[in-house]
Amino acid sequence: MEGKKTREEVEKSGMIDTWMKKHRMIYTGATKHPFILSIRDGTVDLEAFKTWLGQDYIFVRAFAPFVASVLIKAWKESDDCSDMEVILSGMASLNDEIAWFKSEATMWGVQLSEVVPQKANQDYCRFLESLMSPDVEYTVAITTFWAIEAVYQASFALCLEDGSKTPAALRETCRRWGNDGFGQYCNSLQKIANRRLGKTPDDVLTKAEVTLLRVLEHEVEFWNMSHGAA
Ligand SMILES: Cc1ncc(CNC=O)c(N)n1
Repeated sequence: MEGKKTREEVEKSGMIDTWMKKHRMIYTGATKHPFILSIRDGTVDLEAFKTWLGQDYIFVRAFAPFVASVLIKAWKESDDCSDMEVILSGMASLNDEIAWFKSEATMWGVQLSEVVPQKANQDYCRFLESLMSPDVEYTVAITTFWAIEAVYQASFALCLEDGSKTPAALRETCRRWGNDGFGQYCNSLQKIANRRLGKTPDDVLTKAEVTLLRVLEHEVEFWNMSHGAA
């Protein structure tokens, strides 16, 4: 018999693990999307990859101010000053990442200034913007931040596993989010989220869970832009 876990039991194992088990299907939909599986098995359509590259550059430009808003919340609301340092390290890598997108785009002949954001991208960026409001609790924001990073980490790590047939030209892209350092950074974010979720009131806990599910849905729609339902 598997009864409902008490609040105390959940706090010991971590709320994120509990939610990942509960929402396994949608998490798998976001991390093992057909687009990612096509990179992994080497059948990826390079036009689809270029579409993803241009759209993700626009996303990352909106993601940076979102991370800045999480940093502000950590500074104001966090009970642990090391949170800020983890978030700041994430912001620093975004600086690198934007430069990488530019050089990668040049390599693939993608004109970034001419990329028009598609609907799924606009919707995702608007969602991020809504979370930048000071009314959104730090706990909700840090959980969202973790989820966004964790989806990319899990997705691209899959393309680097033994037996994957990821084309050589795409391996560097996969390493950007699939490398161990990025994995450790995601673990640090997950620890912060778990710590906060473990001592948050039930109404904020519900908000964080709903927002996490929205992230997973947006990620699926984002992959869909390049592959399939576009
Ligand atoms: C759509 C999407 N989700 C998550 C990430 C990963 N975070 C920063 O790079 C990303 N680049 N794009």
